[in-house]
Amino acid sequence: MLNTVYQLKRPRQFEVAFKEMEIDDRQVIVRPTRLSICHADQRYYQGARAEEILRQKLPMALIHEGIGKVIYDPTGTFEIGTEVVMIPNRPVEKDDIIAENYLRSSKFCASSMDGFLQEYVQAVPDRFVRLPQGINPTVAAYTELVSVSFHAINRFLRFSHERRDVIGVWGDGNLGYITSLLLKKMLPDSKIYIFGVTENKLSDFTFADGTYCVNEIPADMQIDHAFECVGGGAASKAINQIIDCIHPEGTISILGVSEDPAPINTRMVLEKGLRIFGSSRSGRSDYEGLLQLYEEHPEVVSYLENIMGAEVEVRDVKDITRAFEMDIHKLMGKTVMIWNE
Ligand SMILES: NC(=O)C1=CN([C@@H]2O[C@H](COP(=O)(O)OP(=O)(O)OC[C@H]3O[C@@H](n4cnc5c(N)ncnc54)[C@H](OP(=O)(O)O)[C@@H]3O)[C@@H](O)[C@H]2O)C=CC1
Ligand SMILES: O=C(CO)[C@H](O)[C@H](O)COP(=O)(O)O
Ligand SMILES: [Zn+2]
Repeated sequence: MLNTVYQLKRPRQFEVAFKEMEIDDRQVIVRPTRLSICHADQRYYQGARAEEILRQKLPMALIHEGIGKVIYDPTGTFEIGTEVVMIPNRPVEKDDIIAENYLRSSKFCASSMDGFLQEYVQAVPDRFVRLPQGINPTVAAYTELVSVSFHAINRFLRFSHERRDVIGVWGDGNLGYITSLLLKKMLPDSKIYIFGVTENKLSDFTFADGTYCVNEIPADMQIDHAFECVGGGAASKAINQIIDCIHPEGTISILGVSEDPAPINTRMVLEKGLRIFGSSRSGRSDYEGLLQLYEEHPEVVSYLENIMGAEVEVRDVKDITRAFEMDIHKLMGKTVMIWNE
């Protein structure tokens, strides 16, 4: 069967490729319906990655956040028409210690293989998770991003000491919003403070116990632990500010992606005995845990509706380009492409 794949050929230029998709009795085929744009996609689209990386990876279909409908399942796992979230991580081995998203052998859609911008997505059944009935499909489209926060928070619970009275989240963008919202839900007794740069964005964090502009942090601010959700060139400033505000023996969870090494105040990391850990991507168990949280706390999905941005009907390369350009110029929120519906 012939599949239409919408690949980024070079920065700001998509092209259509037709690829043979071999149908077998092991793999499910899903028709993607809503696709959400991630910062990582924008780095490829805008050519913000190193030239050598772009040369290695392109042409490649972008998008690793999305949902779709099952159209073929020889394994009998799903009924035809079932709405599923697609898992972009593609492990090829299992390990008792190392999670699927950290195995160096795993592939990842829209990073080391084609992403979801295709007419059909094919994978073994455990790369799809059934969505709860009636869930807002646009919010469901960015489940992958939310699963990254869920994953990082669960690791934080393993790595951090138990005094979690005040947790700071640096970053007033989408990942900061999602991480602080899940922290509030998963650790209801902790105070969650958000540290950002734009008053307008900070005012959206209505569930938080406090919001602060990073240029006006009170001199006596002290936090037990922190999450960095900034990335890019500002990550270093954010991490160093965290190091200044955090109590000794606190834990810092790094989530932001930076192209260049971020210098940090290691002297103070040592003096305060801090633990710093990074998290990237997520695995099937994170999706399952998160969807269960959605069912138990439907208000989480309602809060996630606050970061719905533009919804763009997409049929061809021109529409895809328009969606990516709109996403660049947004103030906040997730841009979702309505695809193939
Ligand atoms: N680890 C993982 O698996 C994942 C990592 N990411 C990464 O996380 C990062 C954030 O993603 P996302 O939320 O979507 O991006 P956003 O751009 O929406 O969020 C970053 C926010 O941080 C703000 N900011 C800038 N400087 C500072 C500062 N010094 N202190 C606090 N906040 C600051 C930005 O403001 P302004 O826009 O005004 O500069 C922006 O609002 C990206 O690097 C992304 O690639 C995303 C998904 C998964
Ligand atoms: O967004 C992400 C996960 O949701 C990660 O940032 C992304 O996987 C990083 O990939 P790449 O190395 O291709 O930038
Ligand atoms: Zn992403």
